[in-house]
Amino acid sequence: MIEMQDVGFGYHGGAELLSNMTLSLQPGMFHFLTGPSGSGKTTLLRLCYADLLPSSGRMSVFGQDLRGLGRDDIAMLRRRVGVVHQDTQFLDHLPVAENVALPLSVSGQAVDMDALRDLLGWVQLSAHARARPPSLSGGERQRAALARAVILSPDLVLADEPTGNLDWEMSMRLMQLLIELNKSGKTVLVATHDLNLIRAAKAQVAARVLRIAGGTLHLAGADL
Ligand SMILES: Nc1ncnc2c1ncn2[C@@H]1O[C@H](COP(=O)(O)OP(=O)(O)OP(=O)(O)O)[C@@H](O)[C@H]1O
Repeated sequence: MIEMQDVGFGYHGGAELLSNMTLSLQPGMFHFLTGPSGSGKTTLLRLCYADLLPSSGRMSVFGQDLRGLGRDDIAMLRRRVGVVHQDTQFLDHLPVAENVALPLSVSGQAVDMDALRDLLGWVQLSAHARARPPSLSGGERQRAALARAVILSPDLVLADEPTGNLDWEMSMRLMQLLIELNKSGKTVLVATHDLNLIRAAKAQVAARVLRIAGGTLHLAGADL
């Protein structure tokens, strides 16, 4: 699904922040990406949805080599990836339901109201459908962000520190949804520095843990 062979990346053509990364993201698997703050987790996720392109090495996403992809190809590729950002932005003047449906309207697709209602129910936000985003709690915001990330039925879901500002109960509630997505067949990659979260999730789902250390990627051992 995502293949990296000796991939390196440096911002603005500068020195490589990440080097010699070799990765094969397995379809249908749950993956964690961990590493200290500033190690490059967000950068790696951005490479995975072609928001950044490698400085060196070979990388393919959904079987397509990123070298030589045009703007339209990249747009098509990104539609197959749902992203929950670290700092989720909403349009505060629009209700939560419309914010969640935004990827449909932006891509010119009709909103199936029944499907939207089901999706809001799944993330336990039915009661907040007409509310404005600023009135949501942190956990509710992240669940709305997850709903928006999956409304186009992506094959791959990337979540960047999705539980960063949440208490344990809210974090686990969000993890539960990510695990359900994975059990429904989606490939999931969650970046987090929270090892307790990884341990708790691993009790429920078979997950591969990737770790960034020393500017490159490693497969973490079982001793997390
Ligand atoms: N747009 C950018 N331009 C230049 N440097 C950047 C840019 N974005 C991030 N960096 C730098 O790249 C390094 C890795 O950042 P990144 O956000 O990928 O790390 P992270 O592991 O996700 O950190 P955190 O856990 O704190 O979110 C940091 O030193 C950061 O300052």
